[in-house]
Amino acid sequence: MPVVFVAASKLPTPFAQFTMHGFLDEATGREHVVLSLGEIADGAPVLGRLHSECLTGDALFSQRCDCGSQLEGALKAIAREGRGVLLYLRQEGRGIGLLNKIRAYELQDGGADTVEANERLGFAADQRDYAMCLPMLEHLGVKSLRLMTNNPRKVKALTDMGIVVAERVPLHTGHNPHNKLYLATKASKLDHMMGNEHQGEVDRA
Ligand SMILES: Nc1nc2c(ncn2[C@@H]2O[C@H](COP(=O)(O)OP(=O)(O)OP(=O)(O)O)[C@@H](O)[C@H]2O)c(=O)[nH]1
Ligand SMILES: [Zn+2]
Repeated sequence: MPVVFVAASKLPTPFAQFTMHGFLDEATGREHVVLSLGEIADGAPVLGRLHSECLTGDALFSQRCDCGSQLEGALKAIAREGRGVLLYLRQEGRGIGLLNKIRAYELQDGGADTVEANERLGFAADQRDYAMCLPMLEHLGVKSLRLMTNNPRKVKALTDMGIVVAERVPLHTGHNPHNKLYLATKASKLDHMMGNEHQGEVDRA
């Protein structure tokens, strides 16, 4: 089933006035949003981010993860360039949903790491699927991205669907004492690149 464009509006933020594009994924019923800035359909690589929903980090100031800070850092970077896209993907909890993420946090409070907690609940470590990105990027006329991420799975998913990832821009921000183990587990078990790559790195928010 298709992902359909529904409507677009202005979205003023402290960083820039973005255009907000709303999409409905008819297969899952999920409502996804893209924030865009500037001329993005001219064929030149676009600074971009696939941001997976994290209600706790993005809206409730949680320090268990680095999501809120990455969201802010990415929007600020796009605002600085005056051009870019952020796909806000409704795949909370790496695809297991908010309530299961809280169950996973409960297990983590008892000593499990982020991957073990998912597995104990009967889920894969990362259940995300990025297929919805292709119709959204096609709608926007974006064929090539400079992708802000530390996650090689996102680069592979885009490349496999025919989107060019012209550059990976590391996004290291939001480190705090509460998410030390979480970030270490992402590096050791989920292949995230948390090294000392500094070229083109997005400034800490
Ligand atoms: N299941 C589960 N999901 C989590 C946990 N902490 C954060 N998340 C979710 O993980 C997603 C963010 O993924 P991350 O692995 O932190 O980062 P990423 O988006 O893959 O990679 P970057 O592009 O580098 O940020 C969001 O959907 C969060 O809700 C956790 O402990 N358990
Ligand atoms: Zn988070």
